[in-house]
Amino acid sequence: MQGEVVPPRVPTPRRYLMCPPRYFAVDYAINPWMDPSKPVSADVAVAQWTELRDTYRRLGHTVEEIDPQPGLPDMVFAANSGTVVDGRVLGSRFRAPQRTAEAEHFRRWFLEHGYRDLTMPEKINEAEGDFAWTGRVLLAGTGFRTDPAAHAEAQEVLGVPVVSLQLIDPRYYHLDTALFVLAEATDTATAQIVYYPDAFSPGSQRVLRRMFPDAVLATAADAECFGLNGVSDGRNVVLPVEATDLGARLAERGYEPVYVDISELRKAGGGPKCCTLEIRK
Ligand SMILES: CN(C)C(=N)NCCC[C@H](N)C(=O)O
Repeated sequence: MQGEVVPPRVPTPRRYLMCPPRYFAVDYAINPWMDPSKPVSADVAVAQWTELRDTYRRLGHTVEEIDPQPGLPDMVFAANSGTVVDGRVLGSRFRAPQRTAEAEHFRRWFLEHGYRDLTMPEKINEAEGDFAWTGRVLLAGTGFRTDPAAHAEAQEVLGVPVVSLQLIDPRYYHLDTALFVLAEATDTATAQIVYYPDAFSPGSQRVLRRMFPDAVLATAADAECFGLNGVSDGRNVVLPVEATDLGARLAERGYEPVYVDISELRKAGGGPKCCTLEIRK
């Protein structure tokens, strides 16, 4: 970016739904980051999660909370429980039986909060874990969790164009471990994204290059510390504290990195974005 004019980045206020990790544990392993033989602390997880929530509030965003449920240790990863675009909600259906019951708690939360346009999916769909809204199209990951048929279902239910992307590395089992949107735009060409190319099949890499020629390309080191699990409001980019290299490169492009320690939640395979379901209206 040297010598180039960096455009001013404009934050927009967001509304997030989060779930405190009061019952956090790693009792089972459904992704390569989880090791039930290693100790985890729900207290540390709650402290880190609280810092994340308060960071969003400090940045001027609204955070709603859903009550956690005993026996659902992964419920903290709220992003896997719904996709909301223009007030229309597509619920989730989990691949792992250990997480199945989470979907109903979130369905009820949406109904109790006035979201009448709500559809529960027939196909396996781990929501914003595999869906990323660019402002015009929904980028949709598959390969490990979300069924490819869920992409067509999301297009039909949400009424937005869906672009399928194939994930190929089991460590990056959800799209939100390999890509996030820095700045949305109603025109695809001007939306800004960052992604880790090696997490995608060759064909999907070509799709991403074609759609987002100015994307920030992340390195293996950025991906390994869950740097691609960031949350951007168009200017402020919340990242894991280890992702300083990526943060520095985003700063060169006019973004403001905001670091949080999410190390305890990473033991279950999650980062800032996984804890954060965005409610778009
Ligand atoms: C960033 N990612 C991957 C998420 N969107 N969610 C984290 C889910 C973690 C949970 N143990 C699981 O394996 O489902």
